[in-house]
Amino acid sequence: MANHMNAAKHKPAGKSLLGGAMIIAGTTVGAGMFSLPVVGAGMWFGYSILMLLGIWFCMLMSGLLLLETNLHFEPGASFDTLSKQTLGQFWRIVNGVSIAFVLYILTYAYISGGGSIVNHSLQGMGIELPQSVAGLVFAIVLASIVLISTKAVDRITTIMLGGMIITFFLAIGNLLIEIDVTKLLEPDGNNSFSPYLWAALPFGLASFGYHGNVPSLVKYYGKDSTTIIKAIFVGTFIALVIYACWLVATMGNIPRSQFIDIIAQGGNMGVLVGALSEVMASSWLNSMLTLFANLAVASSFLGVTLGLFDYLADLFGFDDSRSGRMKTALVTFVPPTILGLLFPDGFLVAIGFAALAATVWAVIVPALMAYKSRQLFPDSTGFRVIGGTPLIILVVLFGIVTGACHLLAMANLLPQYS
Ligand SMILES: N[C@@H](Cc1ccccc1)C(=O)O
Repeated sequence: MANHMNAAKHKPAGKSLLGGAMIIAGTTVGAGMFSLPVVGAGMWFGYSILMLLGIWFCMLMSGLLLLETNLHFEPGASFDTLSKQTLGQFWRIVNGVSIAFVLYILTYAYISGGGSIVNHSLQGMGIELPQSVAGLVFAIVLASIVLISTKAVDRITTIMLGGMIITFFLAIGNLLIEIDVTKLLEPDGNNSFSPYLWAALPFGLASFGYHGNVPSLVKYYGKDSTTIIKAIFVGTFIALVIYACWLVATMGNIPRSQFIDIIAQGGNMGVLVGALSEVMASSWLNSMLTLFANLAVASSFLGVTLGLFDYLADLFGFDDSRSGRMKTALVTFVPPTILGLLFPDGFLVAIGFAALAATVWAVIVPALMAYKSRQLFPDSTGFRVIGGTPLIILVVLFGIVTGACHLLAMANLLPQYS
């Protein structure tokens, strides 16, 4: 949702902390959230919460390390400038490729998840469509908004964010009241829990990704480090609380053994929301939950594709005229939409791959850049993340271990709950 801030170049007076925190929370909370209960079913609630806490800390630190580097440069300096100036051409390219990859694969994940949830919603109204067609409808409607203008995206995402907050608390509030503590704390199913943690790590990492917005926050607030630190802290903390509530609501209502069935059906958003719908008492609250899921994935789609749209326009040199925007829209939306038509159920796989690429640009590169910038600007009195080099090493290790877990899980070398 970096679009909220495109215009501001200098430090404007009176920019509220809340605005920045909402931008971070809005980007962070997205489709990744819907993968958490499914990939966390094996280790269940206790370990899932522990994992979220650990990942939240590491992702907060990597965002702050990125901020530390960013503050050595003029507001408006992008990821590209930062990586080139601190780490050189090689890392600049690795970084650029991994960002583009994450944006593309997330767009596909959102089309897959969006198709699944739109389909679930339509079924509720008695309309049957193949899921790939539902994904196509979802992509076309939202892509047209991006095609119209940045301003249209900005307005619509703001409305969606409001809608998400209201529907989340209505639907989840009710699910939270109805939870069954035995389901949560004494789950059924097999007796093995902790081994399933490893395969879930990449999904946790993807769920806490927001790092593309750090340079935008610097552009928005100027070099006001205190406010930016607070915005990142508060924004990611809101996501942590939302995820914790979401895990209580799902795992407190759906028995662990039933997740085997959800996973067997592909673990896509519509299947999970469908399972939750079955336990909800009122059909009105059920609609709220479905509406929330639609809004969550649609707003992430808009935020991510706008970033991809601007990135590709810049890369290919397409201008802002009608035909220029049309060309940009084609390269932005056609490849992921075709993928969505061919593989409508690749949601979980796509989130996993997004995580793999995100370990590079959202975790490892920010840590390396901070390490390098401390050497380049040894006398700087500006903001420095606590923990010195050991913290940097911790963040890099977190990135490497999570990336390795994704690869091992793909090769079927990690225990996965099924
Ligand atoms: N956190 C986002 C995904 C994301 C990853 C990396 C960067 C930006 C966004 C989600 O859950 O959908």
